[in-house]
Amino acid sequence: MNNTVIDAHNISRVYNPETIPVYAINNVHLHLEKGEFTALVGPSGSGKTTLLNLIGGLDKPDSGHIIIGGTDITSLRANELINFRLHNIGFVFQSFNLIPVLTARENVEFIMLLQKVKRKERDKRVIQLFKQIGLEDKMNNRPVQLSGGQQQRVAVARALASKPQFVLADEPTANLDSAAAFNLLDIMAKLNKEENTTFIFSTHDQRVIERAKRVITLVDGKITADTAAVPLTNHKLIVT
Ligand SMILES: Nc1ncnc2c1ncn2[C@@H]1O[C@H](COP(=O)(O)OP(=O)(O)OP(=O)(O)O)[C@@H](O)[C@H]1O
Repeated sequence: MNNTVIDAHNISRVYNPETIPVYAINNVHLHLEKGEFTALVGPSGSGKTTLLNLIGGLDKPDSGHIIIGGTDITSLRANELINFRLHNIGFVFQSFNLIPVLTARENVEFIMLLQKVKRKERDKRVIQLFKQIGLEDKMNNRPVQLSGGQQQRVAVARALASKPQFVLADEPTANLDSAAAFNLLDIMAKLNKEENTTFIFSTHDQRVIERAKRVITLVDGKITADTAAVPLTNHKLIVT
């Protein structure tokens, strides 16, 4: 069985090619399999967000190909890409990005409405997801009535609602205190272990790196290390 989720070949993204070119991503190869729990690390400006935006289909590379579950997303037209993202990729952002006028439940359900999932199936999935994030009692709260950590857990549920091939998280714990960060990581790790959900997250956060199974290091737009995660006691071995 082919377990490849992401296969990116020779991808580059150059900003300002006409003036002062910035090689944000410089000829990168990346292969990710189903069930990975992978951290993308590197100094500020090393290209982490750019790489996540490329593999999430939010931006296009200037060269190279990105194959997701057998589809070359670099060859899709804009409207095809929107549809592809909707069905295949879940996103979690640093600043949660929940829709403020919707309840937590509606935020999670919204993506299934776009996918035209039938009501019975939506109800079942929403309840299952809120159980998994431990917030069944807060489903009808609006984002403003939730803590940052609770909002980020709802964002994880929303990312999973569409049953994506993988979830991309850009600095998911950056705005969380330690307790909320650990709680979020526990939930993500549990989803990874029990449901084989594939996660790739960019981070500067040692607490997150510590929980990853694989750590990919970017420096100046290039992958300089790609290793199994190192436990905290040896964390000086990780290049960040
Ligand atoms: N829209 C843009 N126009 C021009 N340059 C950009 C643009 N977006 C990013 N860059 C440059 O591309 C490089 C990579 O940026 P990117 O945001 O991907 O890094 P990062 O590793 O995510 O950084 P951080 O950890 O600070 O979030 C940087 O040099 C940045 O200044």
